[in-house]
Amino acid sequence: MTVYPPAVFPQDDALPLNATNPGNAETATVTDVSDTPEDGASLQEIPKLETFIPGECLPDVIDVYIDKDFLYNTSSQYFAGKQFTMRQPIKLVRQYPPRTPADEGNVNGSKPSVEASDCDCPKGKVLTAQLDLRHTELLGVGHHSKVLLAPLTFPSTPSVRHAVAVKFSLPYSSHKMLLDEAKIYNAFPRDLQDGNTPIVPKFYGYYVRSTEVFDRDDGNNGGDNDLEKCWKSFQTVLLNSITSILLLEACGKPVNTDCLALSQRQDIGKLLKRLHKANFVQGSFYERNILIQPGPLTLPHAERSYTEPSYRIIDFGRGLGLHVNCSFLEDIRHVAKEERSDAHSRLLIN
Ligand SMILES: Nc1ncnc2c1ncn2[C@@H]1O[C@H](COP(=O)(O)OP(=O)(O)OP(=O)(O)O)[C@@H](O)[C@H]1O
Repeated sequence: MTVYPPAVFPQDDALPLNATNPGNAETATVTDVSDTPEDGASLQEIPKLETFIPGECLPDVIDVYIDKDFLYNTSSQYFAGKQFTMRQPIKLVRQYPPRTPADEGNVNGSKPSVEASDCDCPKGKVLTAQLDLRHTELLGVGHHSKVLLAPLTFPSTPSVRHAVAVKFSLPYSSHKMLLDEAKIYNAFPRDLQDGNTPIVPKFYGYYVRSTEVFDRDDGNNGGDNDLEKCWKSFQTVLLNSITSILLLEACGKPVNTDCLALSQRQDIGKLLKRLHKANFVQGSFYERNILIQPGPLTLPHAERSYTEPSYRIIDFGRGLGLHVNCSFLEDIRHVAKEERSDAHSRLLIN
């Protein structure tokens, strides 16, 4: 039987939540960031999360830890040598997959990607995980978003920590594309994310900040000191940068198709065909949206290599999915055919 990372959960936070009301977020205990568990492991030592996790076992709430350097490293010059940290984590609530049937009704008819499963996680409990954005590695930057590798700690005993890809909208860019992408990921059936030859990264949820949390005072009154006042307003900028996040499996780096053999390009073509067969269209099928990592995924990490790589198609912000944002099969098929023909000329396959 599959073993999911959140093996045991705390029993003390059994409150139902919904996407627009985080319930206990307002009364959350103030946590000094320096109190969060640290075992000194570097990000490279933390295993990447590769397990498929059914929707009902994903965290309901994520406490996000950031510090002054999160947005721009230049900020550290101004606050250099000062211990300015966010005194409370930013609480995000899961919107996709929906947590309750009521939430499900609010999500434009898109179906959750998973159904009731055989996992052991307790039903009716609020599962809170921690995402540490103070220790990250940049995976990539797109036109609308930034993607970081960061440790996600699941609430188990002992706690289980894995690295995941965290995608969030760049400041001042539209957040709608991230939401649209979340709806597509939410509708992907398990076999597109899992198995020996998955097509897309595994989806670990889309989390949003509620108005209450957004407006919440962090308990730091700013003081009289100019630097503290400045820090206080900078915190607002930091808070504004984390209004929603998409958590995904980290799946390698973008391919350079010039370096791929014909058979490898054909393998990518086959993935696209399978995606289309499942009635999804990627919508911007460029090299930067095809990831490669050592494979095959059936082998332990140490035995994987680029001789038999694994590919994934990413970035569904412009994607289409039947019954997600497109009601007609013929429309999907038509766009898919065009995408395949474009892709084939780009990948030089036929
Ligand atoms: N799951 C992932 N694993 C590893 N790296 C990723 C992952 N998702 C995204 N990236 C990296 O981040 C980059 C930007 O991601 P993505 O293409 O999703 O952003 P975007 O802003 O939607 O892109 P676009 O410019 O096409 O609108 C990718 O090219 C890739 O390098």
